[in-house]
Amino acid sequence: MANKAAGAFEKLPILDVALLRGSAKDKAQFLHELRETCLNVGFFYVKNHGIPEEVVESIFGAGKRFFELPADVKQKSSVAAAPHFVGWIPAESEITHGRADVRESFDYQWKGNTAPPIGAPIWKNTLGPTPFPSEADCPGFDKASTDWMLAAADLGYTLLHAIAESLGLESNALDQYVNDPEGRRAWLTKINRYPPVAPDANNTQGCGHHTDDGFLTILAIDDIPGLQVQNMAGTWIDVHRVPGTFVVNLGDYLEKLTGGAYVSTTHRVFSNVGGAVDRYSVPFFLDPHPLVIRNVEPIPDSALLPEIVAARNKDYKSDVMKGDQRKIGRTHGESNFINRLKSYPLCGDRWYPDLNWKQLAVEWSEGFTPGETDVW
Ligand SMILES: O=C(O)CCC(=O)C(=O)O
Ligand SMILES: [Fe+2]
Repeated sequence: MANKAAGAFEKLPILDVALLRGSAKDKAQFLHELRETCLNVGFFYVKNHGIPEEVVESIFGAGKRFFELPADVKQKSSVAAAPHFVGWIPAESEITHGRADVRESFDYQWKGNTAPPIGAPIWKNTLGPTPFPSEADCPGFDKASTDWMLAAADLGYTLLHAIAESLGLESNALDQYVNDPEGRRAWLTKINRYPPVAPDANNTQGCGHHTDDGFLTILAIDDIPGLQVQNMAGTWIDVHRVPGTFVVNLGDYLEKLTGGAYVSTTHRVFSNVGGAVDRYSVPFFLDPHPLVIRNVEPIPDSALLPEIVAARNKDYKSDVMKGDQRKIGRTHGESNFINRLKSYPLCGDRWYPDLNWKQLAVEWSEGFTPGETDVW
């Protein structure tokens, strides 16, 4: 059982990635801190992460320049332009819990991702080419987006390897869940702009409460408040930018593989009510490849450190429904397709007008019956 007091955290720990590159003693210290953090918090800052400040500034700058373009130019990169649920997502067209998120985003994948061959199962379309803006329309976007994606993926693998070791596994033990056997990459970056909303606005949901449905997320934020994390006692904690760091959080597959020992922490973004300035954030998601089994079996006790085994199946408070959602789809590819169809209606209506996500959820899941109120 994890330490209850530690689970009721009030601020996020800062982990120093430089320790991983240091002596054996330094590395052991890092792994110890990482283990405690993943058991009790699931959300942390990393410093000395090795990603140059210019790379971070450039992706924020590229995102801002893109969002400032006229709507008809952004429209060329619309999420409706390709069947892969990526590209420009206009404000209030992404849905969480049946409600529009008051944010505008540009979602993109690894540039090497190709479209699945004709006749391939439909869920393979969750990976594919992104409709990027042209160099003429948005100078520098191509370089900034590539540099950020590659740097964030590199850090993502460094942390994934450290997480494996913190569990008592070989450093590459989790790679099998992340490296797509078909050579595509389940890497996703979202550039988000959260406009301020009027104090009397009836929707202040910047991004509804959720857990990230992957392995881990590396999140660059700016100085505008909004991000909140729910601790294990159910209390919402504000997360602020610490210069020179990223925020990192664990996703659902780490929670499942560790039998609940490591926590996929609930979080949300509040709109900047009555503010004057947009909030920007850039998360990078290291996700499972599409063939990974949705209800993946936890790693056997015998392979894990005793303190991980002892912390399994812990009970903690979260506003996220922990039941049926996790049963949807037999594989990550199927569940991801269903989730995208639900959350990105602009793409769904254009490319999959005959598909209904609730129907697919029933067809592709064992023992799942969605109720009228199932709008996660
Ligand atoms: O904007 C943020 O700070 C977090 C966004 C987020 O949690 C997400 O897109 O999954
Ligand atoms: Fe998130």
